Amino acid sequence: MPSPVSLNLNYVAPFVADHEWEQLRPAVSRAHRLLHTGTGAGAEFLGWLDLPEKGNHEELAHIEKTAVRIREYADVFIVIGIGGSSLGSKAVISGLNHSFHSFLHPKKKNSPDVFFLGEHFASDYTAELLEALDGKSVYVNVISKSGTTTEPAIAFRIIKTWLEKTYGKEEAKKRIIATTDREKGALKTMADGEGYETFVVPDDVGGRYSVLTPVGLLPIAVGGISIQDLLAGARAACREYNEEHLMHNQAYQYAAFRYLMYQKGKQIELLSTYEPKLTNFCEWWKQLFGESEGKDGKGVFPASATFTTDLHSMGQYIQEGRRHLFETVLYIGKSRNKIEIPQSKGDEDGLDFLSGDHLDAINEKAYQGTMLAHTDGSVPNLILEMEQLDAFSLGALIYFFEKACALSGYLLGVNPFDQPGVESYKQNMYALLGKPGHENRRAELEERLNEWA
Ligand SMILES: O=P(O)(O)OC[C@H]1O[C@](O)(CO)[C@@H](O)[C@@H]1O
Repeated sequence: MPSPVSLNLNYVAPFVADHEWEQLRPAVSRAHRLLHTGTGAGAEFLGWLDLPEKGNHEELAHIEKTAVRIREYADVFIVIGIGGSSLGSKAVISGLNHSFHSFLHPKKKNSPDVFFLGEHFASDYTAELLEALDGKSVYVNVISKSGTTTEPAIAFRIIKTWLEKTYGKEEAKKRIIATTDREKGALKTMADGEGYETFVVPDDVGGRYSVLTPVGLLPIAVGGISIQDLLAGARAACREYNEEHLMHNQAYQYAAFRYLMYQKGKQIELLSTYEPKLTNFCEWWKQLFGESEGKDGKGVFPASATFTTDLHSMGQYIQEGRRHLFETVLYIGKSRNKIEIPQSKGDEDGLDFLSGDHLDAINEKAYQGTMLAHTDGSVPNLILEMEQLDAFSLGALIYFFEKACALSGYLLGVNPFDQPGVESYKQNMYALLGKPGHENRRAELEERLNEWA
């Protein structure tokens, strides 16, 4: 099956000359070979590359079996994780599930509500979630590749305490599933000690590339989404975006386009969508590209917008602000539902010219009008089209971006698989919190804070 993702370069022609594509071809081939021979920077994290092809059947069966059990007994499933340990499943679940799942009548739900925790230190969010759990049957998946990330670790301590108080220690253990490293980290030690059911984050897959491992697949399956379809889409993409030649590989064309834009001073990429269900997908994409490329003083800054909503807040800037933007539009051909604009007697609102039209058709005109306007305003628009939003298409889109991102990182000359810069805030935070071993830094930071107070 071909990939359902299609790259439309028609509208970027005014911004990139044919010879620019051609001149980039050898660099793309070089980057492709670094990736496929495992000789580039960070090659120890290439496990995602053929993951959809390899397919670990035993593991998938385990995920599906666990998901069936949780779906049968849980009202609420809490995913505890941050970054790559939560963004992927959140993107897919909110992309494919009912937008108002929590408010559906219980008889209409075929899966628990999935809530996320451990993505920040916000007290009110945490307290309100705990309040919402009252009287519900709750299961928890705590996910951390390192097993030591502070946000999810604290969230887990809070939820574990709640579970033990609510169900007793033994029953709580049966409601906790840990997804972490095969052998190391505090979470692994705790899971072994308590006897939690566990899933493994492969050593050779970094957090932001892990959505198609148990990290993403268990929450997605609990959310009632076919992980087989998701993986089938990723497999189709894996086969399709395997060509070395730039002109035969749309994932590479996307990466090359970003590179050319960056060279021309377009330092910000706006991933826009006309489908609010994809807002969280954009968040996943931001981590993928931001953490992969933003280093060594380089990198396109990944931003996102949901249209037409954000045209009424950011539209002015996009149209006429500083010209350092290019845009990648995620465009979905048709929605699952058709909504017709009703007739209205008297036409007081002047909208009768739209009576009988469908919202999808109006959304399409909004997209076309915006794309032309932004292009006129020197914001090049590259379009990624998908016929429909389903698990197969989303699986393909995930892989499309993963492949493009890795290649893009090599084109830029960075290691697309590490994230050393994230440590800076963590070290400061540990020091300020008084974590043992950070005493000297604490004194120094507190002095600076006092100077600035
Ligand atoms: O799964 P972990 O190890 O808790 O990490 C969560 C996230 O934190 C980071 O390591 C950054 O600190 C990301 O790369 C990662 O996705």
